[in-house]
Amino acid sequence: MADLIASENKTSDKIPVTVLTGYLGAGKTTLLNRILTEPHGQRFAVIVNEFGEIGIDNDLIVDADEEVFEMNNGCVCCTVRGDLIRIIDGLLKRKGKFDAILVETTGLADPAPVAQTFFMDQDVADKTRLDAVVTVADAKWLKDRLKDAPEAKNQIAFADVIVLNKTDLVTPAELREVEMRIRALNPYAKLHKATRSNVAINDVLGRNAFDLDRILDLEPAFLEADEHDHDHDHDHHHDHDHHHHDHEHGLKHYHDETMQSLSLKIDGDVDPAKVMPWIERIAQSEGPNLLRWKGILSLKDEPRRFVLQGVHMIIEGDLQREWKPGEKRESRLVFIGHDINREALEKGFRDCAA
Ligand SMILES: Nc1nc2c(ncn2[C@@H]2O[C@H](COP(=O)(O)OP(=O)(O)OP(=O)(O)O)[C@@H](O)[C@H]2O)c(=O)[nH]1
Repeated sequence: MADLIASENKTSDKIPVTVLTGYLGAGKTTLLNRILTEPHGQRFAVIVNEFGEIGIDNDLIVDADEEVFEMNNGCVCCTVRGDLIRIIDGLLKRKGKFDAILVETTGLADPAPVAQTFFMDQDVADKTRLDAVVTVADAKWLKDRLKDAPEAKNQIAFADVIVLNKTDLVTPAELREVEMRIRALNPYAKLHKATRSNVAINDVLGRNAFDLDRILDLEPAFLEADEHDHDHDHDHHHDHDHHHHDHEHGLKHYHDETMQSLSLKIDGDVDPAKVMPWIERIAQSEGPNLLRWKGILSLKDEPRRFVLQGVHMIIEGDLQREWKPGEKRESRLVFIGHDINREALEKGFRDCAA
């Protein structure tokens, strides 16, 4: 009995980890920012996966007190154990400064290898506990991604909690349909409908919901080390030739071979009278191919940074914080998608320079 109590205490001493996943543009960062700005009284360490070649994502996470650590981009299933373990090891050495860890993965990540880290690495497993895999699902686009993006399917199947987001963009009938599809893949997860990821913080954190038995049903080899080797070129993010590699799991770990990314940068201002109509135009012409795009623009004569967000042809933009004194004013855009029209986008953006 004493032993049992001791070991229970030990479990509760472990730092809870929440893994936030969900396909490109689903609303993960929106959820993360919501969590970080709520008066929860907790201190979080936040680990994020970079999007594209230039660090736009990190810039878009609210300036909270939390520290944000970046994982390198690349094949998540390969870099995760190295990168994630390295960051968490570093964090654990400074234990006491935070209460929980939040990991936001890229939209293209398969959650299995991320979750595996918390069981496979002894140090990490001793000191942390995977509280839940929280998957944000895009009510508007998920249906399409379940057809063409196996990552999206795995993210749903793996979830302990699903935030069915962007309910404002669909009709009640479409919402029912996407919910049915989610349920067919994962009848177990708690599902919360949301707009702007507006779920109660207690619905996503402190759930104690990760269920190893269920995951072992799904992936019998989840706890077996898989020293797979496949040749990725980590210098070229989404653009490189990925092999579909089928680890010894029930779920295929898959990389989309045709996924591309393009990063553009102008050293300085863009002309709002040119760039705004151009953005509208490419939303229409390139939108179908653009799974995700975002940018931070330095508009001429504007003291604030203009932040652009796109998912296919749906775009949003707003002026956010001011450029800081000494901060280099530059304009950046990142695109992820299929058949990206590189030359046209490069030229079009260049022509918007002020
Ligand atoms: N209409 C609508 N837009 C939303 C909602 N939630 C998020 N968005 C917008 O969708 C876009 C993507 O949201 P993010 O939170 O950045 O999505 P993400 O999953 O972090 O995207 P990645 O960077 O691809 O990982 C942004 O423009 C958001 O403002 C929603 O409920 N309704």
